[in-house]
Amino acid sequence: MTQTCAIGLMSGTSMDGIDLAMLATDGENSVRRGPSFFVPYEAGFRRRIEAALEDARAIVSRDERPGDLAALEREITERHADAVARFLGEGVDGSGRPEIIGFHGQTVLHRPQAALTVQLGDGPLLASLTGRPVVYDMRANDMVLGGQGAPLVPAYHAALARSLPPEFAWKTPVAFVNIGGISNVTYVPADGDPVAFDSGPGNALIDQWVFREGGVPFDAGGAIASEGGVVDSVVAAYLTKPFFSRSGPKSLDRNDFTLAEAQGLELADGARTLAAVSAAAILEAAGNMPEPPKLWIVCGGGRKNPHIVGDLKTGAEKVGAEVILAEGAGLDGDAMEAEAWAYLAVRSLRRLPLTFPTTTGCREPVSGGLLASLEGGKS
Ligand SMILES: Nc1ncnc2c1ncn2[C@@H]1O[C@H](COP(=O)(O)OP(=O)(O)OP(=O)(O)O)[C@@H](O)[C@H]1O
Ligand SMILES: CC(=O)N[C@H]1[C@@H]2OC[C@@H](O2)[C@@H](O)[C@@H]1O[C@H](C)C(=O)O
Repeated sequence: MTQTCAIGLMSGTSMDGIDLAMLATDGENSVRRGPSFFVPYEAGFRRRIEAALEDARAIVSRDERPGDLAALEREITERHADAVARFLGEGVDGSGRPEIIGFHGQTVLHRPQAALTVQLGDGPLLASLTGRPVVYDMRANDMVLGGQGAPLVPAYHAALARSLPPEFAWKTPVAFVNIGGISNVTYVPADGDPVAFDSGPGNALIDQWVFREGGVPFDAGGAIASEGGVVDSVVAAYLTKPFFSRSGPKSLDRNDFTLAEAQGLELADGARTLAAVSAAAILEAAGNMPEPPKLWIVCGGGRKNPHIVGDLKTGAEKVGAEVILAEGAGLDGDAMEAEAWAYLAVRSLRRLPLTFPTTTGCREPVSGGLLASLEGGKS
């Protein structure tokens, strides 16, 4: 089948910036990964998005843009267009000419129980600013068919798992874990659809904690946590929340978990304890998979926190599983979500399913996404 070259754009729940990646794919198991790029948001813009999450709480119908949301949606879209222009202008090798852009936008509200998910991102505007067709709003159709609207990255994880180097063949089943603001896991069986769900808080609580208590945006290299210790009672308080006793499919809004349980801790103990929560939540997820995975492949910014990864390794070793970073499997743990949005855009063009009953709970495998073409139409 012919390959389509696509750019994927992701602005995730950490609200730290725009990830961009290029790949060529047939939308099935053939994936040729290309270069990637990151454009950080400055602190003031991150705070503006955070404030917008409050404005978004008033939304009852997904086209509403109360408060700052309309202006912010335009600015986010313009920043994505600038990111594409910079990426294409800054020495991208000439191996691919992107024919399509997959645009996630910025989630400001996610209420799966109300079939409501809102991503700020104006697809037609991005198409006109970049001069390229754009697939956007890829979560909505899943919800129309009863799905959670997240996670969407599992279709891409499955394609990657099935093209791992031969030395990983005996390590099936494989699970991917993306430690972003929120973590999500994908279990990839030898055959059949992936099994996936959001697994709990990733970095968002750690970011909020170190910003509130220490004035820094994230715990770089886990340095703050290195000065502290795990407070087991606080870890237990998080893990007894009802979210963990529910089986998948399930998905989270960034604000579903808060710092309430960590209240009163010292800065370093809080950072260390929240890293332990993040790892424990991922290990809990194995209990909701058809079988415990033999190999965990870790992606997302949380893999740069050695406490999260260390706790994960310790817990996995106890059940005979191995934990590696995405790079250990020849993958790129920073670019993976942006790559996924490029991959999903091609699947959307080919009307292939983006989600499955086993990943979001949709009634049947379902495609999705709107296409903003250059003629200004959308379909
Ligand atoms: N050097 C580092 N040390 C520790 N943590 C880091 C480092 N770099 C990034 N992070 C963490 O990773 C986060 C960003 O991760 P990532 O880009 O995967 O999230 P995201 O894509 O926004 O989230 P999501 O997957 O939930 O949409 C940062 O907010 C920070 O907490
Ligand atoms: C609604 C929404 O934006 N959810 C994000 C969020 O960030 C991580 C986790 O929660 C995941 O479900 C999802 O993103 C990933 C990329 C996904 O859809 O696969």
